[in-house]
Amino acid sequence: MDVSIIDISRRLEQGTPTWPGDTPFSYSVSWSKEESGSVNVGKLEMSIHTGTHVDAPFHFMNNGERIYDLDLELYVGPALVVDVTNLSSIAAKDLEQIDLTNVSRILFKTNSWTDYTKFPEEVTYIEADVAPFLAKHNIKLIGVDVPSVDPLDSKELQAHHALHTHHIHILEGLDLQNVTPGWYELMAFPLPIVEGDGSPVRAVLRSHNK
Ligand SMILES: Nc1ccccc1C(=O)C[C@H](N)C(=O)O
Ligand SMILES: [Zn+2]
Ligand SMILES: [Zn+2]
Repeated sequence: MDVSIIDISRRLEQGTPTWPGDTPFSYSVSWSKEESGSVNVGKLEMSIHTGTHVDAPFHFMNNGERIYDLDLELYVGPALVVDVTNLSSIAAKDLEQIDLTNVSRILFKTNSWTDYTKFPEEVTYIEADVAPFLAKHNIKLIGVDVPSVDPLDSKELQAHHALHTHHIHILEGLDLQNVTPGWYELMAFPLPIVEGDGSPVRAVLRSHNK
């Protein structure tokens, strides 16, 4: 079988960086094999926005859709990984040279968060004019290798809102360090957390010929 999977998910373990002030990641065995007599049973506590995850519109809008309401088609299918390393922000003008024909999922490799042991101080973010530009090309999902599509100190969340207005969904916290830009098949399904403002995902790429 000639399929190779590239894992583009960040590890979830004690000490995994979390948004400042948000719930730390914790996994523990709440019921050990000795106690239960048969099995180890694990317990998980985490912010939904830790590591590799998708945002649901409810994350930034009280009347927005919850994660369970979103179409799973968004999270599986061809995706283009684009190199935007060395930019402090991504604007529409930075994307004009890219052939976006038939792209419905685009993943930005910014390489601006490469020390996975620490929450970053500053990362490459998405300018508000990117959303209308990508929507013109029928893009439905964007993915970034940083904790947010907006600047980390943003309260207005311009990019989140602009993307939502243009029906573009958001995947955050990818690990694209070892990914060569180009075409892949993406798979990154959210968990069926009915009321969720998002969900952690196991995001992977598989080689794909356009
Ligand atoms: N976890 C947080 C706690 C407080 C304030 C923001 C966040 C976020 O996660 C925002 C980020 N733009 C996100 O969508 O993942
Ligand atoms: Zn998020
Ligand atoms: Zn977000």
